[in-house]
Amino acid sequence: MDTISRNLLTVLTWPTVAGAVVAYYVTVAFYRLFLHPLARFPGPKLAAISRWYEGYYDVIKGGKYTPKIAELHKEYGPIVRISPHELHIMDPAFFDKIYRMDRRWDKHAWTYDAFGAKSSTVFGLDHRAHKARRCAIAPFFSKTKVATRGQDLIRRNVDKLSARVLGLAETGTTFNLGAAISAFARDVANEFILGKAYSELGLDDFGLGLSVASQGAGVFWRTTKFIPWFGPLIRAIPVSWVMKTADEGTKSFLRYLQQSEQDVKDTLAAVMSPSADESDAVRNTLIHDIIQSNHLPPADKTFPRIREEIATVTGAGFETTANALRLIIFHVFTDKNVLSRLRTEIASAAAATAPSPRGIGQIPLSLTTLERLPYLTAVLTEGMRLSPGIGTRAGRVTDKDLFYGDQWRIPAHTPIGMTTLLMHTDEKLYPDPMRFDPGRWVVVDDSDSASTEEAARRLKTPGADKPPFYAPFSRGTRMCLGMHLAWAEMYLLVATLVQRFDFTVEGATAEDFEFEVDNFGIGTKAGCNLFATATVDDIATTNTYSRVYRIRLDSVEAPLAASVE
Ligand code: HEM
Repeated sequence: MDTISRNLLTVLTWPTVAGAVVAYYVTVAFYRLFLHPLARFPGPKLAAISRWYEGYYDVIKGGKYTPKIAELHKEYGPIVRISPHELHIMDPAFFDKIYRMDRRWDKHAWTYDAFGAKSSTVFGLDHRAHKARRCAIAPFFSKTKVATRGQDLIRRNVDKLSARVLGLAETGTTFNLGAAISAFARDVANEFILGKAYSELGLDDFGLGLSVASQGAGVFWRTTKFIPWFGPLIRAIPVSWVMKTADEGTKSFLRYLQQSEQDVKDTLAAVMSPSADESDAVRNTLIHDIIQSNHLPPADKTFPRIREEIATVTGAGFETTANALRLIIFHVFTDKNVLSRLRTEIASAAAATAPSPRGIGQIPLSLTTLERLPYLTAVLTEGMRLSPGIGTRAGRVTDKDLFYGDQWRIPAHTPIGMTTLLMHTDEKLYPDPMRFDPGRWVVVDDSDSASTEEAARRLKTPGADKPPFYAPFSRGTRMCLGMHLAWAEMYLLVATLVQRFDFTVEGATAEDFEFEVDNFGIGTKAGCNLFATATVDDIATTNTYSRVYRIRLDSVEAPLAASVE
């Protein structure tokens, strides 16, 4: 051992090492509190010093930072420093300043990298790479594609679910309608994107294990945010090991992942084959569009990238849609007033569409017809207000300074975000915010049916006519690509269940379907469950159109003006 090493060892005693560590953290804390570019922004000192402030609510308390952020805004005002590096805003007037089409908007690595899918459209950070990826797949999700191929496919799955419910109604069995809804959302997304029917609606338990496992992924995401090696470590465990010890749910989840991976491989091989089979089965897949796209570099057309893309795009359509549907169906079938208004409206549309000796409940209504029904539109709109897909803040980073009012200059490259769920449940914007009240969106009007249809169309068409503080699919460059598909699923399923069945919900309350935990998506107490007993309803005699409902755009805009002042 030379002299330098010997001297080093005498200096490196435990007390000096501990002292150096303490000095380092004290310096970091001092810098973050007093010298950091965000030092003057309001917020708790502990949050300014360490990410573990958030970690306490997310990891220890289990996904509770979103409600904590709401409390922080009550204490510190509309702009809060929620971590050493990040700001959160709670002001509806600012939503369109962050979630917009112009200028550069990267996603915030802290929120999205933990998914370990950096090359996907959904979770990729880089603005430019995302733009190319989105351009490649956006036409696949267009309104026209959904209205044609999508509608037939959704209708088939609605009929499958209906047939299952009918069988259970005949035996008076209480069953998990919530799991059936998850299976429906998965079957539709998989078939639409991969062209393959996984038919989970045909399984005895509607693939409940898979639903539970996919909701459980929230805990991996939260933990990986704070312990970055956690997710990669779990993913590195060989599937064969996990299969030996896992519960049935996890096993079926893994089997699904393996099957889906194989299907991606097979489809990719079919698309790439020199004797390219241009049959519908191949052309109607997202993989076909990715390979054919002129927007993408070759690196984006490899199997690992495409596998990641398909897994995340299909996954984006599972529990988002299912959560909203469970909440809506719970409220529709536990509130007689909502149910009877819906029945009246749907029965009337059915009678006008196809007068038939069959019961009105048997007449399938087209998507176009359903989209014109204002009360149904209001019910779905209200459902997505309370279940807007994402339970966390959607963090963004831009390359230029932003300004919040006159007082706050937000330096370029500062991660900044808003939480749609908090905006949707802000009592200044939506009085009595947790009440499911489709009446927020409609007024009763006995005279004016033409303007009623026009108003329904405007309410659900993305664009300037939407109330600015309503954004279940987000806005701007990263707005949901599956929104037309999601709307179509909701219209067709809710209308059919209302036309055909009555459900008695067992042992659940409205709260069970509201936000409980931030899983990135919305984690609820009910999870995938909604137990119910079904009876067949014959609404053939109720085809009187007693009232016309008009969308209430005027009145929903009023509170915003008040809040912005
Ligand atoms: C009620 C149902 C749904 C809701 C509320 C919803 C909501 C959202 C939201 C809020 C985002 C933005 C996420 C972010 O900023 O990080 C998003 C993105 C996305 N959603 Fe949906 N979603 C729904 C259904 C679907 C469906 C059915 C699909 C497709 C099968 C889908 C595919 C996507 C994709 C691909 C993105 C990423 C878009 C991009 O980054 O360019 N979503 N969704």
